[in-house]
Amino acid sequence: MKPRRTWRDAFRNAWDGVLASLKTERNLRFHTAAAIVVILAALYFHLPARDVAVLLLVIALVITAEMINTAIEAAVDLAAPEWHRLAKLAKDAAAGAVLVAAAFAVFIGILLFYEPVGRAFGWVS
Ligand SMILES: Nc1ncnc2c1ncn2[C@@H]1O[C@H](COP(=O)(O)OP(=O)(O)OP(=O)(O)O)[C@@H](O)[C@H]1O
Repeated sequence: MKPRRTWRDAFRNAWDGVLASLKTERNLRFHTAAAIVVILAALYFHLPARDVAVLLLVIALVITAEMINTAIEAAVDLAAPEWHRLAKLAKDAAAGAVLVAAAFAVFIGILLFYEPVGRAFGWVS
């Protein structure tokens, strides 16, 4: 019989997943670094709390999409190590989800930073 898993075991496995994804996925490291820069910039330009909340939400969306992409890549490599049309579809769609989330994140970032950055540099009065 499988030993009973505690909340602590489940949390440790999930945390191991975060660390393993960060270790193996360069794109995830890039997105995490970009997220830290964006949060620091939001604090520096004194963005209102609601805008910071929106930024945190889109950051969570991109990082979550990136980690699901990692999980799908691993599962596909395990199930279909040879070339397969469906393996290609699964990996391309997972990568596409990251692309869509990242593109919207950039767009939202421009909308939220345009005014405070413009005021700081004098092109918005
Ligand atoms: N088993 C497969 N069958 C068909 N096509 C595949 C297969 N494995 C990979 N591909 C194709 O190669 C592309 C890159 O796959 P790979 O596993 O190398 O991802 P990756 O370079 O690690 O991606 P990412 O940059 O998102 O981490 C996939 O998007 C897919 O088009």
